[in-house]
Amino acid sequence: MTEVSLSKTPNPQLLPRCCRLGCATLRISVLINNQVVGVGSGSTIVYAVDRLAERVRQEKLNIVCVPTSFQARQLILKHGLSLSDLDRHPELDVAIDGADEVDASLTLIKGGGGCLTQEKIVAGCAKHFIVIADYRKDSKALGQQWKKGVPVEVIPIAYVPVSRAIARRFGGEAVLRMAVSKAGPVVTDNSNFILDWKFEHAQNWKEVNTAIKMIPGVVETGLFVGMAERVYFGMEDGSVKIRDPPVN
Ligand SMILES: O=C(CO)[C@H](O)[C@H](O)COP(=O)(O)O
Repeated sequence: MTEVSLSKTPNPQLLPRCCRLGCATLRISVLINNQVVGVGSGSTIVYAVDRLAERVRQEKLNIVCVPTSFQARQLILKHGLSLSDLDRHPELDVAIDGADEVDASLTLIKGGGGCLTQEKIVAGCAKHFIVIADYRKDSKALGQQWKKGVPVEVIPIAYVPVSRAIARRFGGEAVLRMAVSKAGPVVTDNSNFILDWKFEHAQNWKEVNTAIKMIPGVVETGLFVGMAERVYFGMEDGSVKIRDPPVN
């Protein structure tokens, strides 16, 4: 398996900035060469790509990167990494991404940054899906830490019926995500809308994910069930905690 490891940051001066950004100690070391790497989205992944680019430069590694969003694409280009796509590289060796919340079984909520659909596609094409997150994302059960709900990407004309169907069938409320520096809703990289489903209680996330996806107009959900192979949590004290899926 591709080996991915995180260690304490060797530079204490980096710590306050990392803390502010919610990535207290994250420092990724990806021991890979001649591999196709899926690059996730969000603020945490920036640290991983910084490190990856450093390794590529120093060790002259041959890495091809597949982005999960416009942001990831820009990140890859900014670091001078080799950019590809799923047309040319439909099979990835590893995908690395952040998460909004991780429960005890490694079920994830993703999509706080609105990139859930491409993130799930890229992760699904990877032999290994690795998540990096800070300690605040670590949770026993979904909803304990992340209070903004499960993102659901929808075709714009369907957002009202989908919202009603989710609330009727699973409880809670599915709210259209509004943009901050633009009038109107957030529009995803795929030109869709996002509903944030504020659920009321823990559910069978595998079943719920499948059921929501069956509602006409739903593109994808931010529930990543049975996908993550390992999660690295950067802890407040600078250590790194690793979680693997429970053995059934
Ligand atoms: O799913 C995502 C974007 O759609 C991100 O991976 C998730 O929101 C975590 O972001 P951050 O690292 O900024 O906390």
